[in-house]
Amino acid sequence: MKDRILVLVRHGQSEWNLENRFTGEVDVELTTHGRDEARLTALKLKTISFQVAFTSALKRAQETLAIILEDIQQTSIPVHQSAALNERNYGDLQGLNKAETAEKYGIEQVALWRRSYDVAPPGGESLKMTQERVLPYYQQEIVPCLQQGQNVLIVAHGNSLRSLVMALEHLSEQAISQVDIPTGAPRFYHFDEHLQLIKADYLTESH
Ligand SMILES: O=C(O)[C@@H](CO)OP(=O)(O)O
Repeated sequence: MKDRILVLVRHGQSEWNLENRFTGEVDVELTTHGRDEARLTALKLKTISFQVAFTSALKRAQETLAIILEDIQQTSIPVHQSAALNERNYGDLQGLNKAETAEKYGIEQVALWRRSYDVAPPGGESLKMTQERVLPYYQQEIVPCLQQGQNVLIVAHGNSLRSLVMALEHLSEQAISQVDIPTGAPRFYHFDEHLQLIKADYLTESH
């Protein structure tokens, strides 16, 4: 049996990333720069043949995926969309400016809301709560594809992907609090036929 590849991609810059606002479940558009980031990502993926792709119910991730599939000429593969892969619900913070929120509540409190494992922002989801919907979806819908030997592309969000990276790489609560998923830099996992992880890395164009 052949090895199989899982690639995780964070959507390109959105309108609210640009404005430095908490976004969460708000369905904002990509910026022009975000679309360029998707094209840059596609350049890094063009040598991989995917059999299936997964994305969230939010258009910034869906459009990023559509641009990538178009550019790598793989638009005919099945695409599954699910709210299970949505960005964490940022609750009462959604729409607020991140810098102003840090001034109001303090940098440490805002850092806990943004990067801790189990501190939920007011009215929203912690990373742990996000993981409790992402991991069952991953196990039920994505792992079977990998088991069948398929190469899988997931385009989702900073925090829904952090929750998955934590599980895939067996990171501690402390370690995941230091992890930020960059845009335009796909995370690449190479599994053997028993789904043992052989290698995890960020892809470069020369890959
Ligand atoms: O606003 C958001 O939804 C996310 C991702 O942009 O922000 P953060 O960097 O706090 O995870």
